Amino acid sequence: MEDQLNYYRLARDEWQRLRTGEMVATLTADELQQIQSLNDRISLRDVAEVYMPLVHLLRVYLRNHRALNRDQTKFLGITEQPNPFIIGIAGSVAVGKSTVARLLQILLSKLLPQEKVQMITTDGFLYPNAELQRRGIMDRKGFPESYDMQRLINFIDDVKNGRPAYAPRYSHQVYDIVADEYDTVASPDILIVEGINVLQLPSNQQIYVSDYFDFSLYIDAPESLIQQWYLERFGMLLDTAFQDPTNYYYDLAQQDRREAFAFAKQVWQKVNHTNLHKFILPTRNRANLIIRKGVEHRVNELWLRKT
Ligand SMILES: Nc1ncnc2c1ncn2[C@@H]1O[C@H](COP(=O)(O)OP(=O)(O)O)[C@@H](O)[C@H]1O
Ligand SMILES: CC(C)(COP(=O)(O)O)[C@@H](O)C(=O)NCCC(=O)O
Repeated sequence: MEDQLNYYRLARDEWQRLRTGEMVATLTADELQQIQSLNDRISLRDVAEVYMPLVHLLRVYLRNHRALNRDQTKFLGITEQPNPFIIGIAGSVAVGKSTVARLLQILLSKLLPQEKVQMITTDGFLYPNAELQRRGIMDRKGFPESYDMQRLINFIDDVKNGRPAYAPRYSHQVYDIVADEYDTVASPDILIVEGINVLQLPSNQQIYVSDYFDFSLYIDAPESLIQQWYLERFGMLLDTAFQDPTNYYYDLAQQDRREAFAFAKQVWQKVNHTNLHKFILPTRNRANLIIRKGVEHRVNELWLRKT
């Protein structure tokens, strides 16, 4: 293990030794099936060797969070209130944030069956396309100004304070907010908040989304690979759009495939590449844990921030 800046830097084989045999054995065939149906390309080896030790670490933070909450309320002489444990997951567009978020939701629910684990993505807090157009920032989707950050902060504040909260829904297929559809978050014990912007410091708010986090992750990878994953996902979106005129990608799906991919590469370069370097990567060192992936999403290295 190397000491680096404010982090312990662990190679994958050092990290995987931290798992306990008992945890690996507890995943049943059904649960493995649930993970494979989430994404059949997820390596089960990574699940056992990387993500299970991560759940173990999250349990340590959760225990400490609860002990501190108990002691603080005792100090204040007030009744202990539910205080959900909030996990943030940041990283580039298409680096695999939502896949890790959903995987952690399955693993945490399995290993801590008494806990209610919910998950949201901040995509739902993007302004609808009509509003992005009105503001002249349609080509800046995903940049800080394209999100209703105040609404996101209010949402998380509601969750933290035990009020039911409603997250608007974004559809990658429609490429827009879906009107009048919400995900309800009500009294979770653990909430996972995933999005490119969750570690950003907004310029005009007094508090940040990350002020509410009890643990944060940044998923990292070389940009050439992230771009490749973005293009693979684009290919899958094209495949599902082919026969659906309501799909944003329908027209592109009718075109010559090479032209469609040339378009997606341009979007990557103009929008997502710029966003990554200007606004997302600079937030990496705010995370408690940085997970570095390589080819085929294999996790190679983990950086754990010192306490
Ligand atoms: N661990 C993984 N193993 C295999 N494929 C993955 C993994 N993580 C993500 N992917 C794939 O990479 C693409 C981007 O992942 P996604 O979770 O949608 O990223 P994000 O939420 O960061 O935009 C998707 O096509 C997804 O299926
Ligand atoms: C909606 C998003 C900002 C969110 O990113 P995600 O992390 O969900 O992939 C992104 O997928 C996006 O649409 N970016 C704008 C440019 C583009 O069409 O890729």
